[in-house]
Amino acid sequence: MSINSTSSSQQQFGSTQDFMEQPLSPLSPLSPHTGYPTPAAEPALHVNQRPLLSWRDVTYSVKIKDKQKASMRTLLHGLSGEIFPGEVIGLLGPSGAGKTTLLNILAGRIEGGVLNGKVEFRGKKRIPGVFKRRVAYVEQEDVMFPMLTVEETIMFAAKLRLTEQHYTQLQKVERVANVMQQLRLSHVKSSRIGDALNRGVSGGERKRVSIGVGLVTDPDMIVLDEPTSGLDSNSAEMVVELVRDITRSRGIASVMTVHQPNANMLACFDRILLLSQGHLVYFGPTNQAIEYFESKGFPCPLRQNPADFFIDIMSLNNRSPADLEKSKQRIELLAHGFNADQKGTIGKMSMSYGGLYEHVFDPAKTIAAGGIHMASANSWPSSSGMAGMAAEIDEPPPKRANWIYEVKTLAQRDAITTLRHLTFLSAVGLNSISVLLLLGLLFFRLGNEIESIQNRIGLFFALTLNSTYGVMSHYLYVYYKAKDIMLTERGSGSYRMSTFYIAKIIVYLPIAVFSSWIYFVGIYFMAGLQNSAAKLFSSISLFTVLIVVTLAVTLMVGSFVGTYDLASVIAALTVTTWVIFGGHLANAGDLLPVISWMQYISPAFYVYEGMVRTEFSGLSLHCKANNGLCMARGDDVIKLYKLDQFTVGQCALIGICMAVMYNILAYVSLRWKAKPRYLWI
Ligand SMILES: Nc1ncnc2c1ncn2[C@@H]1O[C@H](COP(=O)(O)OP(=O)(O)OP(=O)(O)O)[C@@H](O)[C@H]1O
Repeated sequence: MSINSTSSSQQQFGSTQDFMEQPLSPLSPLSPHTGYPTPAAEPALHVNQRPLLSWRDVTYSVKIKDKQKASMRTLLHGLSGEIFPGEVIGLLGPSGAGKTTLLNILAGRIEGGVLNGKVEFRGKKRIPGVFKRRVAYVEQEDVMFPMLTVEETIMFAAKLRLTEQHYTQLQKVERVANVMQQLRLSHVKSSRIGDALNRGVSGGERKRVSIGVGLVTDPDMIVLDEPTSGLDSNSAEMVVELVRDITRSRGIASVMTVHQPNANMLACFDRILLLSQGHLVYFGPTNQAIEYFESKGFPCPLRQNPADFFIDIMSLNNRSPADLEKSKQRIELLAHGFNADQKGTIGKMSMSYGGLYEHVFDPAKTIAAGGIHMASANSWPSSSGMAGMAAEIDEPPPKRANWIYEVKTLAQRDAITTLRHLTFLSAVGLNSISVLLLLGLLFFRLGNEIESIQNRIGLFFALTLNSTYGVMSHYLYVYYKAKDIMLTERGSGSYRMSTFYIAKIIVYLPIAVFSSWIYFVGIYFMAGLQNSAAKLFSSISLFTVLIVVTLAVTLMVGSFVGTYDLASVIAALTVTTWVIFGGHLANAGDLLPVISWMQYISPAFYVYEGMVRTEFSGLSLHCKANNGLCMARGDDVIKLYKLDQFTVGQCALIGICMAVMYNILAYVSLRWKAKPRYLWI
């Protein structure tokens, strides 16, 4: 690209001249209308193909509260259009024009508000279960596990979304390799994704991995929200060009919103859809847009980046009331002008796009032109038939992966991400060692003197308190991280909610239990509690029940509460309440009836009572001479503290029942809160 302009904006984004000077590929003839090159290679169109996606009179409004008055604000005003297989659509407009809103409606990802109009997929009303698995949605934020490598990230997406009935493991491996090759990621396949704290792949590579995750399922359409945001101009160009090439080579369609595309990026779009204030200002071939606006009395200065020019004339000018009024009138004129033209020339161009490119789809030609070298069509087993062509047949919703296989895959992914999470593992390990040393030394060799009663009780209280706080604080954080990714993946129907939840239990529970056992057993012997295998077993079982219930409550809070910040406050409050009513701070039998019921919903109460009973039953205490308060039998201590309401077995059983109940509540909350509530028209 030659940069002729001296202005920084032109240097960064290219100019009209650059746009006109795009190198011609064998499939880039000059447009008969403008003399400009047809952007890049011609799209792989089937002449009389019906649109992949079409929308008519789409209007979207949301409720807004202005001071005390609630009113409806219309964000999109009766938009219509369609997308054909093989074409790349760029959605452009000033900030707040409604680009993301339209993109979400087309992708079936809009929530809330009032949506009217009609959207059809292959000429029929969209079936959510089918549609969301046919469309890859690449969000602006790359939500992925930072601990996984590039290859693992795409491989897990393949494992979860390609059923084992239709794809062998080898086919999945081949497909992942193909996607990495297409997206030029093979050289970083073993690098971790990374995040703000852990260095990983570059921003451009991360974005390409996000695209790869969507592509691996062989979708009919890719929808990308700001795929270039935060990227330098080279990486941004590469992303857009790769999407164009893949769109061509596979005969799928792609739609993307891009902020300030430069001339090269603009030339990658077969058509552009220009939005301003929720109105359609232009939807037609990219290389005719300049001419179109010129015909409306808005010529593009020769050395200005066309995209900047389009956005300039569609933006409100707030510099003065007069400028604002003028810009409003201009936008109105453009919107009305385009509406009128839709019935005329531009409308025909837009609505019968296939007619502009009178050639028959030729995979060999397209692959060569796109610069993509897939191994062969056969190495890309497609649910939609031949590689590179969107399916024309109606298919039932794709079958899901086998439930057990899904649990296994998710648990495997969770295990890898958790075990590679060094901060989390260090926190868990440090907690175990510090509790072991602190409590072990504080309650070292308790002996059987009368003072040891208070120490024993204090030890059980400290153990209960520490283990519950520890589990809640550690697992709430990792659960939220995993939930964020699940919410993204669920949008495309990647897996079931039940398998997500069970996988978490499979991975978190052993880590929580084993790390707690380390300090519990150590403290048991350091404190010199009753030296009996049966008592050790009983105490450790009760303690394990507490860990299991705490984890269940953690997941319940994590599932129900939307944000981590609020959840951590609620979790801390829950543990504090448990401990207050745990039987140690207030004598269990002496509470006011109005609040005494609280102890019965506290799992800490049962575990504490069970552990006290286990330790004190059969314990002989040494009374000092002349001590009138002597209790020689541990069983008397149990009675004194009124911790004899339930047997040890009953305490354990109630704890287990609570664990089951809280897990059920956690799962129900997760289903309810994480269920996508998208509007479909
Ligand atoms: N749920 C909502 N409630 C109220 N207003 C909304 C809602 N969603 C979007 N808007 C408003 O609608 C307008 C269009 O939003 P949208 O995000 O689609 O714009 P955009 O063109 O993508 O902007 P940007 O380029 O800045 O991302 C904005 O003014 C936005 O504030």
